[in-house]
Amino acid sequence: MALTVGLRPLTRALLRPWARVPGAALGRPAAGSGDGVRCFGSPRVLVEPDPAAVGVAVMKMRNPPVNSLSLEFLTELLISLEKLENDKTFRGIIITSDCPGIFSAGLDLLEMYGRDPAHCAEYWKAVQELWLRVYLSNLVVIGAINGISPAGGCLLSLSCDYRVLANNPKYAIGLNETLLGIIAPFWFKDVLVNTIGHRAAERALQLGFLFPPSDALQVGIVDQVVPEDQVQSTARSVMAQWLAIPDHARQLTKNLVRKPTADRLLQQRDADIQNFVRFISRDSIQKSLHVYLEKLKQKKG
Ligand SMILES: CCCCC/C=C\C/C=C\C=C\CC(=O)SCCNC(=O)CCNC(=O)[C@H](O)C(C)(C)COP(=O)(O)OP(=O)(O)OC[C@H]1O[C@@H](n2cnc3c(N)ncnc32)[C@H](O)[C@@H]1OP(=O)(O)O
Repeated sequence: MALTVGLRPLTRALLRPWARVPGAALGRPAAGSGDGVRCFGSPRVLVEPDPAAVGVAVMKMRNPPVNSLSLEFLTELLISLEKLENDKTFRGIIITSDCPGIFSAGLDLLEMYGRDPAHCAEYWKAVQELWLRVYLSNLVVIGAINGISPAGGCLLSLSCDYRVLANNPKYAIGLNETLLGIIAPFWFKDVLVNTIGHRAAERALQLGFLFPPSDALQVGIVDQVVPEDQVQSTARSVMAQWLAIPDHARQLTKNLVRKPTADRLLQQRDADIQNFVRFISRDSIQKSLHVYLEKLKQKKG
């Protein structure tokens, strides 16, 4: 799936392949490189083959200050994921953050506030694409959640196969859209229902719950809560457990379980984009976003 088609020239320029040792396919030392495998990525996404786990890549999100999912950041994530999917030396990805204390602040509100319908449509298509790419990935995708993870950040986490959360009370996770005066799209809702069940999801969505780690574990929005300095090692050991399963059987099973949910969006992607553009363009919604952005600024004092 050629994802670079239709990218804005700036974005395409941002994503010039990083200098790599010729012939260094991801995950394999290049001839004569001597120092092992090479990383690749782009300004906001660093992908490093895990030196301790063959076939595993660590994808570090580094869009400071809060890994907000801007269009450029989404594009870089998509292209990095596509590279990994296409490189058969990789069987698993650990997604984590390089922004201290924050996994991802979710969708970038400035991509939706004060923007024209055409931009909102382009942005939403990229949001849909990231979800589909992660949710349906043939790779094992493990979230090493080392920071707070509201809304879109929670969706990214929920789209992984397994979630390890650092036991820091500040690192809450949840679909908090109602607190902003907006609504989680149906496919965000579907993934939450699939993960924590209908009643728990209904309550969490309406109240915009951000679950601290202990509650997140209890409700099932994450699979494991560990001390902060054990998140990456735990993700790695869980990855080894998942990679012990033959890829083809695991991939077919993942598709069996997840395709009905993904199909609900795939069958109506354009309608979903139009719904989003209509909804986000409402004066009342733009006002809500303005109020929320102002609160974020006032918070800084
Ligand atoms: C009927 C049909 C319906 C169809 C569907 C319709 C609609 C769906 C629409 C949207 C769905 C949205 C899902 C989302 O993801 S919305 C985003 C939700 N995110 C949040 O609520 C998090 C907001 N941020 C925070 O709470 C804090 O920033 C955080 C706890 C993450 C970090 O706090 P900290 O104190 O460290 O940092 P801050 O000073 O608050 O922030 C630094 C800097 O970053 C800006 N910023 C923070 N979050 C965002 C964001 N999500 N987008 C853009 N910018 C963000 C913040 O304003 C500061 O900026 P500046 O003042 O330094 O310029």
